[in-house]
Amino acid sequence: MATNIVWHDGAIKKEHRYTMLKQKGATVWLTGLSGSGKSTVSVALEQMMFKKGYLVYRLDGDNIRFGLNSNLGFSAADRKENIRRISEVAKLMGDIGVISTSAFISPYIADRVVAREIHKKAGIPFVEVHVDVPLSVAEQRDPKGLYKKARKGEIKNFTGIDDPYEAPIRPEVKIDTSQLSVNECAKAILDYLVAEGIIQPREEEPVPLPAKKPVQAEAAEANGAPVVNGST
Ligand SMILES: Nc1ncnc2c1ncn2[C@@H]1O[C@H](COP(=O)(O)OS(=O)(=O)O)[C@@H](OP(=O)(O)O)[C@H]1O
Ligand SMILES: Nc1ncnc2c1ncn2[C@@H]1O[C@H](COP(=O)(O)OP(=O)(O)O)[C@@H](O)[C@H]1O
Repeated sequence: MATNIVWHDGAIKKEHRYTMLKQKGATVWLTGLSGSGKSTVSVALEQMMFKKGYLVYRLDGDNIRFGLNSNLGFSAADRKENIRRISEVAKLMGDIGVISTSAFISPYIADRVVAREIHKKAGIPFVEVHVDVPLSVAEQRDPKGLYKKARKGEIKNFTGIDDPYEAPIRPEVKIDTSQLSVNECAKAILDYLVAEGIIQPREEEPVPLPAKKPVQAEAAEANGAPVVNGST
């Protein structure tokens, strides 16, 4: 625990940055089982919003565990610390004026309550999205072959198999990815953000998207990571 520390205020407030960026910061928090579709929907939402000119940034479980949280595993205590750190990062991004999409299993209600509280204190909107599918669907998809390994006992404490997933009770948005297409899921979140006044509606598409493959390769290279499931 750090002691004898005092907050040092600056002259530039988040309102100044929001005016400069012509948008307010917010966090879209996607929670759900492995294979539920968090990353896929998050990628689609980021693309949808970026094309409309919003400054949006994706935080993703696997990716963050290559860097910032590479010292954390999957015990309850490590997952709690994982979510706390990500919440602080998302809060800082929101303070800058960025809309972040966080795709983490975040299996414990208590940890998500902490994430919400961190945002509330900072005055950053927090939108919890339950990316919902039956375990059987997620397991059948098994995009990384992890369920198969977990069933064979090669991965311990795997969420949904031998570790809990506590579903949100009152999420702001709930999407069933076994019923809706990827784009319908992303659109449902975007519509909620607009309907609640969290973001201002934008029709224009001013920012051309760069070529897909080189950008992903560059990002992976920069983070020392292989590209997994990068099709969008
Ligand atoms: N034991 C265990 N349980 C769950 N998931 C596991 C595990 N071991 C590795 N993985 C891989 O890690 C990804 C989940 O990381 P998260 O940071 O989102 O997890 S958590 O929020 O801290 O619970 C998860 O990614 P997703 O499949 O995208 O959810 C897996 O690729
Ligand atoms: N409507 C949908 N939304 C999201 N993913 C879907 C949908 N329908 C099928 N899928 C597939 O389900 C898998 C979800 O994997 P992923 O996005 O990595 O999940 P998670 O990040 O929750 O582990 C992908 O293979 C994706 O193509």
